[in-house]
Amino acid sequence: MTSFLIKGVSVVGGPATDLRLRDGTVAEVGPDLPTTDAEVIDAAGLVALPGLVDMHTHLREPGREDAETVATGSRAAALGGYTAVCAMANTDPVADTAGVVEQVWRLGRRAGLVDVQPVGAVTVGLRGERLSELGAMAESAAAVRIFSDDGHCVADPRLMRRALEYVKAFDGVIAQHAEEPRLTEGAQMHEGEVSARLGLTGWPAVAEEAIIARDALLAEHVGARLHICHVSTAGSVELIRAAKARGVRVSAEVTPHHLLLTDDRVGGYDPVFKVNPPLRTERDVAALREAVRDGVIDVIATDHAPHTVEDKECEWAYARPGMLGLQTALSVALSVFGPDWRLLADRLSCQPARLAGLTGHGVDPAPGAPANLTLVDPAAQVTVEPAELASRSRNTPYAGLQLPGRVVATFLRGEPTVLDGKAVK
Ligand SMILES: NC(=O)N[C@@H](CC(=O)O)C(=O)O
Repeated sequence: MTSFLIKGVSVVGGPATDLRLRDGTVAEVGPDLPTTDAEVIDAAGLVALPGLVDMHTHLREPGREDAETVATGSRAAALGGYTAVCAMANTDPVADTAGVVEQVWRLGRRAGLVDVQPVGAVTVGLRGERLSELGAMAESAAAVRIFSDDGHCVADPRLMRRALEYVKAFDGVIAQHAEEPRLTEGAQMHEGEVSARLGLTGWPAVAEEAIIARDALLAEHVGARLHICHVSTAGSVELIRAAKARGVRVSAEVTPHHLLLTDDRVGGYDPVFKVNPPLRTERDVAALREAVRDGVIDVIATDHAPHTVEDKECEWAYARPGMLGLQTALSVALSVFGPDWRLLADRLSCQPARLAGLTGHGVDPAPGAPANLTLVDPAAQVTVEPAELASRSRNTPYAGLQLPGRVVATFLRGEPTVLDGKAVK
């Protein structure tokens, strides 16, 4: 195992120092460490962050390897500064058995670029009719702790209650895709002025908020852990704020695109802007940003949702919802929040690692800590070129946009997965 000496790096925005990585851990931190036999990385001007952790990634394998595989998604993640990702269950077959979650977990180990932590489906086939084998997935080699029907809402309140009760026994989490399906039938975009003008069926904010309100009450009643996926409205923020103030065990994530983009993008009918939940208004974006700053929203999660050209570049109504996110999340967050490295490390790494129970991730580089970290050049400006992304799909909403920050290197247990901005395998 090679040892690395990272010279002159700012650890989470602190003063320049050296980091020595050896045997999978951060062996030493301090100025002017001797070179000895280490490989030296000149990191002057770079910032070291704990390796990013994505609570919400669609890797599409098994079933839609034409859109993404565990290997291609892992490479995109490492290039984006990630050392761990939670792989959503809406694969084909659905990750609703111990067998499928173990398969995804093994594929992640084989790719070896990030830790792939499978999310298990709450209900069989994501059909919302009966609970899947939650206990068997928790007991499996994949040790599943987060369960979600993401892409679908667990709409039946009795099933949701049962799921919360079941996972409470092993401190599991139900991650809800909050969308009351009866209120979003045929929906194409956010319900508001823009949808009225374009004549597209709207996805009202209340469809998200009604489920969050209900599930916060259920989680409170049961005393179980609830996580809200991709929060997108100002009203949702207030419901989560109120639930947290009452002591409900609720956490929440927001995507980079909901922190940056608004529903007026739909005006050109480019399906790259079609996503679930839909892009909302300036007012929602402002509330979401504020909620990230004040901690009501714990996590920035990508909802990386790769789709093939056939599934995405078609008429708006037929295009699949979803956007790529892994390789642009840190830059979007940096453009929104500025170089507040403590905030970025917390929302992109420490909190998601804690909520997902990924020990070894989300820890600042310090002596004895596992060497899961990323080095960022905050001065770099990068123009997003879809063809240059590592994902097998191309559906980034940021094509041609110049964004701040570039991931220079990523280390997983002391081994580089990215060096000089390039994946090592
Ligand atoms: N977020 C998205 O727009 N798409 C997700 C699932 C979903 O939430 O619809 C996908 O898997 O493509």
